[in-house]
Amino acid sequence: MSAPHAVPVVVKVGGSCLDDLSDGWWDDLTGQGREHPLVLVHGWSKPLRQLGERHDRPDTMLRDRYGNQSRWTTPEVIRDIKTVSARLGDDILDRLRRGGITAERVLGSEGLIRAGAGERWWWRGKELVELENLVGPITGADPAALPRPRPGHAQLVTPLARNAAGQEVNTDGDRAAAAIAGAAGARDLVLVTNVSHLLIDGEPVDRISARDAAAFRDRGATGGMRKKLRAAGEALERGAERVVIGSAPISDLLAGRTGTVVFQK
Ligand SMILES: Nc1ncnc2c1ncn2[C@@H]1O[C@H](COP(=O)(O)OP(=O)(O)O)[C@@H](O)[C@H]1O
Ligand SMILES: CC(=O)N[C@@H](CCC(=O)OP(=O)(O)O)C(=O)O
Repeated sequence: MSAPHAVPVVVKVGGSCLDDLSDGWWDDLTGQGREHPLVLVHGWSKPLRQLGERHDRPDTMLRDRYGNQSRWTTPEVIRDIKTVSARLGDDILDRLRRGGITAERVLGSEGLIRAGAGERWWWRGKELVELENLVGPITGADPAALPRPRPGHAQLVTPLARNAAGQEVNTDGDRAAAAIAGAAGARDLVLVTNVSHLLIDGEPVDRISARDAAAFRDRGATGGMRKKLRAAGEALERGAERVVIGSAPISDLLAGRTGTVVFQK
């Protein structure tokens, strides 16, 4: 059992909102980072779209047979993801260091995140097509790739993975964060996004059990929120005590002042 001060808080920051987080939001994060080890997982959806028209077309996103949304990922897309992530990474590391915490970047595909064999058949709009897609379901995360967690230090993870054939593949950022939270023994996983709450029938939800969240997911959650609810369930199954989804500073989300808490039940 790790000493409490060595238990990391895992925060995934969505590509939807990364550019819009205020200086105050970052100050709050670094305040948390001075008290707890921090693992920050970043997405890239919006910055990648902004890189060029080729990433901003309807067919850039596919769906698998379970209804999970997934980027159509070729070697060129992996290259662009790395370009965008390097830029985001420099900016985030700079913010963390200015906030008084040391930080390093970890590429998930370099020993941290393992992926299984990818699907071959994908829904592209209303068409079912067979595609080579460099995406893999996450099969595990190796905490040895995140050594020596300590307050005052943060690790920034780019959620690419490596499959059994040794290929570098894309994975879902929320589910990668869930796997990392499980592997790191985190109690809290925070999914920061561009909506303040999970909405059910248009109403914000403050608290929901994993069981009810899964039932809602299967009856109607779409797009990004569907993946977040799946990730929340996976994090709780792997030992996290709660997953908070929202758009506020981390301290407010952890204190339950806003956001949606998903808890094990
Ligand atoms: N029931 C729901 N409640 C809240 N948001 C939802 C719901 N269903 C779908 N969404 C969508 O999920 C989005 C967040 O997921 P996503 O776009 O993947 O964000 P991120 O890049 O932060 O991971 C919201 O902007 C919203 O449009
Ligand atoms: C397989 C797959 O689709 N991976 C995602 C990973 C990034 C991510 O999760 O970004 P957001 O936080 O912006 O959603 C993608 O390439 O968009």
